[in-house]
Amino acid sequence: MENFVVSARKYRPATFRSVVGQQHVTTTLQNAIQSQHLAQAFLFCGPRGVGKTTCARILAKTINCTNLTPETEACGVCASCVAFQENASFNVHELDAASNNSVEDIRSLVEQVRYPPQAGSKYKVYIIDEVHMLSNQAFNAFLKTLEEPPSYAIFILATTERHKIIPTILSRCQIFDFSRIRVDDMRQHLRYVATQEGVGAEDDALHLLAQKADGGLRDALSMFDQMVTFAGNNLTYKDVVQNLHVLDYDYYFRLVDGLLQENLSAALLLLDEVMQQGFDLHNFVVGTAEHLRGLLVCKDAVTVQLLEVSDGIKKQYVAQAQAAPLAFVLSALNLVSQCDREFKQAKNQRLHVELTLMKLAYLNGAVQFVRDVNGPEAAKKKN
Ligand SMILES: Nc1ncnc2c1ncn2[C@@H]1O[C@H](COP(=O)(O)OP(=O)(O)OP(=O)(O)O)[C@@H](O)[C@H]1O
Ligand SMILES: [Zn+2]
Repeated sequence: MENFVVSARKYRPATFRSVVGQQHVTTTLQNAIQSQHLAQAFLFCGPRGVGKTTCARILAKTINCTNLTPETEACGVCASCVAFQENASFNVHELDAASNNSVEDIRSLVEQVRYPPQAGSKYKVYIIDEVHMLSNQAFNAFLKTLEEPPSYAIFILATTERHKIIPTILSRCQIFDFSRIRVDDMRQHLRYVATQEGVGAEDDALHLLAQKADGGLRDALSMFDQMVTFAGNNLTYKDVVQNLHVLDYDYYFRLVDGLLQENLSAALLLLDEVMQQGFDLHNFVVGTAEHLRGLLVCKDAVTVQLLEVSDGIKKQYVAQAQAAPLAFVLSALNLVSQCDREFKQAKNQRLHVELTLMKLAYLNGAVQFVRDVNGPEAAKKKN
């Protein structure tokens, strides 16, 4: 049997073009290579698993490639590219500062910098991951090198915590901010991986995975692997709901339907059903807030694009948003946010949520009522 390679590693992009959702970074880097205006130090900032290390490696490979393609990509076949792909290049050094953060670690790297690249190569590239983890001493040892690097040395620093990088480093680097990956881009990438792996998957299943990954593509791919182990080569939306332990949208739609009809008992029974399934109560509160936010953005033809769900579910949102008065959605969001804030302190958390549902169930009527009392007539009287 073949060794199983996790998808996040197997599908690490090898070219700028195949990096998902970071065009602002890849295009700028390619232009710099093309016009030979390469900075000597880069700082890649951004959340976990969005392609910082990946882009650092592609940059390292591309600037040493002896046969660049017209699209400014590494050729993948020259001696330098081959050495790089086999992890045998002497011109690229990687240091993970999360596990190697001592002065000695950085000293041995700095030592290296004095020796020019091997014949035939232009650059020596130093990639330092999680650079904010370097000890103070290590940072200082490194700073000297960064101030006066030999012309062949390129430094690529990566961090998830830009605020921890001292100004002296920041000012010496060209800074790139990596974005969270959009749900839709992620879904498309998951579809690509699924096809490559011979896995059939419902669109909604991939959509939900992408949503749960919260902007990180590595997480999305890990979850995908986990799902396939669990469900086999045919991934349904139900599988994902069950395995990730998320609550189906349907519950939230039913909840709001009930609340709009002032059907308190329906709302309370639904809460009971959710709890019977062993679903976390606080997640339910957060999920309700997200659902209401979904309705809010669907109130407007422009903001509706902020809703990152599949087309089928979007239709459901738009329909429910039309049925729910804006004042109801806003007040409900306030109440649910308050419920969320006070959740940890509540002695009886179920009661706390039930109480919120009661307030919500009478909100629609109350909103009308409040509007009557404080309407234009009431305002006139005050004056
Ligand atoms: N933008 C992206 N396009 C395509 N694949 C990606 C992207 N971002 C992450 N991945 C996938 O996730 C894996 C990990 O990505 P990478 O190591 O580049 O992330 P990172 O931003 O450096 O994360 P960390 O800060 O945790 O080191 C890659 O091997 C790749 O499979
Ligand atoms: Zn090459």
